[in-house]
Amino acid sequence: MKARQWILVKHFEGEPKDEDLVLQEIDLPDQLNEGEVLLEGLYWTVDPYMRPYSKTYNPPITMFGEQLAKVIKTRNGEYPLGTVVLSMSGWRSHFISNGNDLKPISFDLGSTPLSYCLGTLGMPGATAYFGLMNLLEPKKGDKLILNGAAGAVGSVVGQLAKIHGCEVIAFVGDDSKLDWCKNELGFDHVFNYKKVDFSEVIQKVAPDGCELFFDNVGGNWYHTIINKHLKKYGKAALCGSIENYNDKEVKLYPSTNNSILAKELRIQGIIVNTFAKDWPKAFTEMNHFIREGKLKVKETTYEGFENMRSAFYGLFKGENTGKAIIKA
Ligand SMILES: NC(=O)C1=CN([C@@H]2O[C@H](COP(=O)(O)OP(=O)(O)OC[C@H]3O[C@@H](n4cnc5c(N)ncnc54)[C@H](OP(=O)(O)O)[C@@H]3O)[C@@H](O)[C@H]2O)C=CC1
Ligand SMILES: CCCCCC(=O)/C=C/[C@@H]1[C@@H](C/C=C\CCCC(=O)O)[C@@H](O)C[C@H]1O
Repeated sequence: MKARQWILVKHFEGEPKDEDLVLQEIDLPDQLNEGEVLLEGLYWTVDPYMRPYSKTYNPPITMFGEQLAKVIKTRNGEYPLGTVVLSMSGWRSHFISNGNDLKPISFDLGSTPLSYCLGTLGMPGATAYFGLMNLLEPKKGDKLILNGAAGAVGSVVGQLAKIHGCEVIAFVGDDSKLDWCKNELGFDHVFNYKKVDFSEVIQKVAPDGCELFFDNVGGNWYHTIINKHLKKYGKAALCGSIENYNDKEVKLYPSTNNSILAKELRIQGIIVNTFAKDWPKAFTEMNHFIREGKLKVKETTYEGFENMRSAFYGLFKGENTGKAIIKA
């Protein structure tokens, strides 16, 4: 049978470009060996980490990433026809596996949509949960600064912070995202950072400073907020620096170190995989919140495997509200 796959043909330089990723058609064997299964992709994810992480590979490679796939042919008793699994099998429409790289869904999804397993109930949701709960340890009344607030991670961070009684000061780059975060997600103060000076508005709504900062964007945000807006003993979770993923040069901002020292801040990075054994517990809890209507989920869905590349580009242009998902 014919399968399609996206090949990273060379390293990205600056913004990802069309010539970096090309769609290829290949033939898969008609017969499976004993123990093998043939899978068909149902949903794929594009995530910002793919841009910087691609530097660790030697192209040409099949672009890496997770997908939700269904068994459509099997010679493996553990994976009957129709089984749905998660797999880090890359940007492939179909693939053959011996089962070792397949993961069943690790919690009771119930009637919650399957695609959420790549978003709120998947890697980005786990990042939000553990970054907030384990690194920032929110307390009632804490003021939390959050950027990338309408993204896959940020939208969950803000909602969990509200559930735990925080005052959320959120930043997005588009007015329809602002409307969603303010009126549907209930964040306390939401600003379009393209229209205001983020530091000025934080100063206005929190003149005495803030206890917590969840940083999805990095760059100038990180330095300004640590220097000017975190209170003494404040805490920052460094989750991502999407502002810098397409940069060709690394910038250094030495003055930030003095603020960290003088205010005795606790600044910690997160790699969500560190918490892997606890993901199912977090997903079960968040799935309850979803069913109770306390945790809202939005997806920006791109139809068709052939649109993976444009979905990926969209991440760096703020195209998605909530999780960017590609549907077969
Ligand atoms: N540490 C870890 O283990 C993990 C880290 N991450 C990181 O978390 C961050 C968010 O990921 P995720 O929510 O999945 O991504 P999303 O693409 O869903 O959301 C990110 C949002 O960031 C905003 N953004 C993009 N570029 C800029 C910029 N230059 N300045 C300000 N905002 C920008 C965009 O929205 P807008 O329109 O508002 O600008 C975009 O939608 C990323 O940095 C990612 O790398 C994600 C998963 C795991
Ligand atoms: C490479 C920059 C990562 C930026 C933050 C981010 O989005 C992380 C996402 C992780 C991703 C980690 C990828 C590389 C980190 C390498 C650090 C290490 O462990 O040595 C991947 O694991 C999926 C997301 O959890």
